[in-house]
This record gives sequence, C-alpha cells and structure tokens, in this order.
Amino acid sequence: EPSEKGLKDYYKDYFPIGVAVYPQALEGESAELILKHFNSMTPENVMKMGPIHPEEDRYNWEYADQVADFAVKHNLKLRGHALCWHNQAGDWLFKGENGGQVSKEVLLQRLKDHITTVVKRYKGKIYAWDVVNEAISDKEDEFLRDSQWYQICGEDFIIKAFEYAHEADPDLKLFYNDYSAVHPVKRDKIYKLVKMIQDAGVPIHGVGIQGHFSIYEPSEQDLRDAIEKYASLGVEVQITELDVSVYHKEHSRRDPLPKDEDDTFKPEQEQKQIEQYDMLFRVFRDYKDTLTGVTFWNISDRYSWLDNFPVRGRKNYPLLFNEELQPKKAYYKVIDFE
Ligand SMILES: Oc1ccccc1CN[C@@H]1C=C[C@@H](O)[C@H](O)[C@H]1O
Repeated sequence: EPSEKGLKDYYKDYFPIGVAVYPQALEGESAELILKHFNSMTPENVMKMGPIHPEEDRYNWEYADQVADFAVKHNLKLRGHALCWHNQAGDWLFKGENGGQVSKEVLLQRLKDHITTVVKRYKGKIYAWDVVNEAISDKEDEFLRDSQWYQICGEDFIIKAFEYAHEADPDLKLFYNDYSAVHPVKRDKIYKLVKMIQDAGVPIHGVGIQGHFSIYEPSEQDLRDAIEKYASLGVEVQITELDVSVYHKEHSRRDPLPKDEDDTFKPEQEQKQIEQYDMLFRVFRDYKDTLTGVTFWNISDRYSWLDNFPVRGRKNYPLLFNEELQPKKAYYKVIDFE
C-alpha cells in the first residue's frame, strides 16, 4: 500500500533530496528511512581517495560497490565524493621512490590514474562527482589551501582534476565542493576559482555548497547572495552536505574539555533549529531553478560526523530525524509549504 509521502515526495517539483550513507545503513530501519525520504545518495566515506585507493596498486571496491548497487537497485541518484581532496587521502600519493616528496609529474599521473579508474567503474551509476573538495584557504589573505596538492602542483592540480574527470566520462556533472561557501570572503574566492577553471576551457558544471550550517548561521541574505553569485557563472548549485549544528561552527578540531558541557538537546536549541531549517528550505524553494539537489550529511541524529567534530564525543542533533529515526519538529516545518 502506498506509504504516506516522504521528504522527496514533497520536493519532487523542486530538487532531489539526498543523504550521505555508509554500507551498514543500507539495511533494516535505516534503509527504510532512506527509501521513504530520499531519492539521492552520497557515500560519506567509502569513495574518498584513501578508503577506495589505500595503496598505489590496490583499490578497495567492496564498500563503494555496496552503495552503488543499492542506488541502482532502488533507482536512486548517486553523487560521488571526492576525487581529489587533501584529507583522507592515502599517504602513498605524496611519497617519491626514495621516500622523499613525489614530483609534480608523478603526482599528476597518480591523480589521473585514480580519477580515470574510479570514474570509469561507476559510469552510468554516478551522475555527478565532487571532483575537487575544499581547495580554498580559510585564511583571510590566502587564495588556495596550502595542502600537499598545492605545494607540489600549484593550482594545476585543480584544472587537471576536472580535465581528467571529463575525459573519463564526458556525461558526468563535475562539481567543485567546499564548506563556508556562503561566507562572503570564501564565497568570492570560490567564485574566482570556478571562473579560473572556466577560463582554462575545462568543464565544470556545478558548485557544491556543503551547507554545514548551525542554528546561528548563515543569515538568509548571505545564503541568497551566495546562491546567486555562483549561479551568475552559469553553473548549477547544490547543497551537498546539509546539517544544522546546535553549536556555533568551528573549523578545526579541538580536544574535549572535561565533561563540562551538558550535550543534551535543549528546547531553546530545537526552537532555533526549527526556525533555521524553515528559513533554509524557504530559500532553497525560491531557487528551485538554480538548485539541482539538496543532500543531508548523515541520516539522523543517531549518528552525525558532528558528534566527533570539532569536539570528539560532544553529541549533536543536526538533522531532521531523531535518534529513533522519527521526524523532528523541524521536519514538519520543512514539509509545510504551498
Ligand atoms: O565543516 C568543515 C570544517 C572544517 C573542515 C572540514 C569541514 C567539512 N568537511 C566535510 C565534512 C565531513 C566529511 O565527511 C566530508 O567529506 C567533508 O567534505
């Protein structure tokens, strides 16, 4: 019998609703929740450079295949994450023969081999890839992040990553993905980077605003300004990693203080979260002709990456479904429109 509508049904005339998943979530009650509310998925970790390609001559397809097979079986859209990133990448990538630093030429060849192999394996199953993740610096006066990619290759690794991905599968939607993408300073740097890629004559189809927001930010105006600025480049925009932390955003990990914080979910936090999710989806709906996807990062408050970042072990409640996988008050706000 037709089960009552899920999030994806309320938004079928707007954009696909995605969720970050891991293989263990693809059965039982979490699988039921995924199939009821979502029509797109992104593997949270299993297609990152390190997990899928831990050694130069070894790929680990097992878990990535499980996610891809689930998407194909249930006709869900599938986003790939992430072909080139400075985090969770195998150390072997940056090591030369004699254990010293790898040369630019060898590193770019390794990047090409990785991208070509991974993209071709999932051709026809993955429609869009986060080709480069988080290449922009958080430092006010620095354009690109001073990662090993940048230290060894300069900005070329970014252009080449998009070139290699397009060569491997010309039908793919190629995204640049980053966090704090709504913050005006970083927004303008991302704009500059996308324009640089376009000016290099290399295909880029979209900007991924990760959307790791909180009950305190972003403002509605900053969100609108960012979506409009990226759209002015003639590219798609997606919210690729949405969650609404109940704490102020921080961008680097810190050790937990002695259990000095009561990390239960408080009524005043929930009230702010309801208001923030209401604003976010009102804006997303306004930009339905620009936004081609909204993906939540993790499924429910039962597990969020924010439970361990920036503070290990501090419980967070950032999503629309609670620890019992039931809709929270914010969920009913997000579906209450028209
Ligand atoms: O919000 C941040 C602040 C500082 C560094 C990274 C991020 C976000 N970084 C994201 C979050 C979780 C990972 O699973 C994703 O792959 C990554 O894109």
